[in-house]
Amino acid sequence: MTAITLTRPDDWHLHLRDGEALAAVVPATARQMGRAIIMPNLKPPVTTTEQAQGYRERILAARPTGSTFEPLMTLYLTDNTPAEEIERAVASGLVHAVKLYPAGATTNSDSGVTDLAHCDAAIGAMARLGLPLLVHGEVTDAEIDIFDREAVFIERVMKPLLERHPDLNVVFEHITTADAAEFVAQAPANVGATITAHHLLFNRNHMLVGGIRPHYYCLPILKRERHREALLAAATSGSGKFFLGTDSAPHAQGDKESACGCAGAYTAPAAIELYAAAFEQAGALDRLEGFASHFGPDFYGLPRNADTITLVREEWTLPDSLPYANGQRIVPLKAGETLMWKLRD
Ligand SMILES: NC(=O)N[C@@H](CC(=O)O)C(=O)O
Ligand SMILES: [Zn+2]
Ligand SMILES: [Zn+2]
Repeated sequence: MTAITLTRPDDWHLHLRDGEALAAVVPATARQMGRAIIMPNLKPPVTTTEQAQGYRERILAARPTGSTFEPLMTLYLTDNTPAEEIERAVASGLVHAVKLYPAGATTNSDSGVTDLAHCDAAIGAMARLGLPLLVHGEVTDAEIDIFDREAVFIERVMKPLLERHPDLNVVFEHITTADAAEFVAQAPANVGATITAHHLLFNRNHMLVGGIRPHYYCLPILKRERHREALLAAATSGSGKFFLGTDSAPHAQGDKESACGCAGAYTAPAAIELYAAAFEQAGALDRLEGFASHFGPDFYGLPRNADTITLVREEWTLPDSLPYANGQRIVPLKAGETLMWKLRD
């Protein structure tokens, strides 16, 4: 095969930041994706519909001329989110989901939820109004090993949440374990999951063997090979529960290559090409379109994109770094390495 044409994909989990960083990263996603679910973990977080509207305007202003890329906004759930805020969000038509960060779980999650019991009214409103809850599924207890935090979250948080709110639409974000893939596969139709390209392509050896590679450090952290294989099987299974969410999470080069490096992999510049590499590895390129372009909008109740993109079999090398905010550089995942599929401009 030398070319593949697909319905234009969407990214159901994306970090765009704000200010100069926003301007630096929006074009990379806008050239590939029709829409993206925009994560609300700014400093301070996007907790109200009014803030989401303002952020959306800034994203639209950062698009390249002529781009029709559409940001789908989210709110950051806190212990104090009132049910009325959920009603405002749905009424706005611009907010498509609410994001649950357990407090302290990941980058900019200090205002996250300390106990879901505090959020019962807001979550009840979401279940009633059909607004999905997007979940960063890791416990934060100091005694739980970082490699076990997702599996423990399923038992301690995810199962009780769905028992209490069985009709809630839930996306288990950026799943990284066989446990999560199996949980989602067996859950009812209102539970889906996003999977990143890097968790389909890499295991923890890529990050840790022969030297520590900070650009592979993200949360949830890369796991063992058997988990990567389970994620690849889920993504290529043809099940509508699993769909594309890059979790592209830009951080300046100096904040990654540091004694205490930030979590997040910047994959937006080659997102669809990285997914194509993973699907090709599994002999499942024919399943890429469902995962990348159909199942996400179907889950969110939105129309599939009307236009297409074409990937061509052509070697190209990712740049070593790209311009970022305040004169800094940003290093994309697989910087300086060769990819076999290329998005045709
Ligand atoms: N994935 C990451 O490692 N980092 C994300 C936060 C997140 O998605 O958990 C970020 O905002 O940098
Ligand atoms: Zn997350
Ligand atoms: Zn994320």
